[in-house]
Amino acid sequence: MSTHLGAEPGQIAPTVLMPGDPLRAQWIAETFLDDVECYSRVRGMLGFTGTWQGHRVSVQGSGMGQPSLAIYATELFTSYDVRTVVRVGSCGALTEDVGLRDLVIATGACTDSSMNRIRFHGYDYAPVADLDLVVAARDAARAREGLVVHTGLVLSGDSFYHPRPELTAPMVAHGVLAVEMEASALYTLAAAHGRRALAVCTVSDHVVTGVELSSEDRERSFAPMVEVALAAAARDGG
Ligand SMILES: O=P(O)(O)O[C@H]1O[C@H](CO)[C@@H](O)[C@H]1O
Ligand SMILES: O=c1cc[nH]c(=O)[nH]1
Repeated sequence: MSTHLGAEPGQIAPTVLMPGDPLRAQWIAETFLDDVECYSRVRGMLGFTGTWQGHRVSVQGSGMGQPSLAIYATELFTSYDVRTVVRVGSCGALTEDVGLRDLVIATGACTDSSMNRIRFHGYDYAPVADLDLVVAARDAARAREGLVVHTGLVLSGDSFYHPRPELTAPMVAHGVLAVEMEASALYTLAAAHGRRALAVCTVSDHVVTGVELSSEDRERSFAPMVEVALAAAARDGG
């Protein structure tokens, strides 16, 4: 067991899908995996291992925000030798080209967080996804009829309720598609530990128009995203 995960060595697969919501993790495990075992309930941050089309896969909740994700990702990499993490999240669209339920494959993640400034002594590091995972996810998404997919930058913000939302305007002007809260830390930690990571997010709300999905939809309705993530992770050797 690690400090925040109740798994024994070997109980977590080398490939992990990581939603922020632990109940989305449970829904993913129960809906998409066979032979499912729950390996951790510590703090209610559920983790499961099962198989998908013969590939052993785990699903681990990260909680919300980079500090929480960093705890779980670090323990997955250092205590359980996890090789690949694919975040399966929700995000808010920042541009009118991006619609509700579209898929955003995050090639890189900007941030307003101080986590990387501290790690890199004030230098601006560029947290990016694993290229093979990006290509595999984009191919899997394009093969799905009716799924609109965008590939580009996200903003991993520290504030869901931002006190100064106008500050995201320069990000949008430089091509950032959507806002979420974890990808930047995930990409940085994967690089630090020599592992592979990707974030795919479903648009759950639109920051410009104000339309949004319910919390139940955010927990249990992102099947296309999960199937794209599983296909990408499996093609990539998971
Ligand atoms: O739906 P998840 O994966 O939690 O992701 C998004 O939703 C949460 C905010 O509602 C943040 O964690 C954000 O990144
Ligand atoms: O961080 C997030 C996630 C979903 N939607 C948002 O607006 N922000």
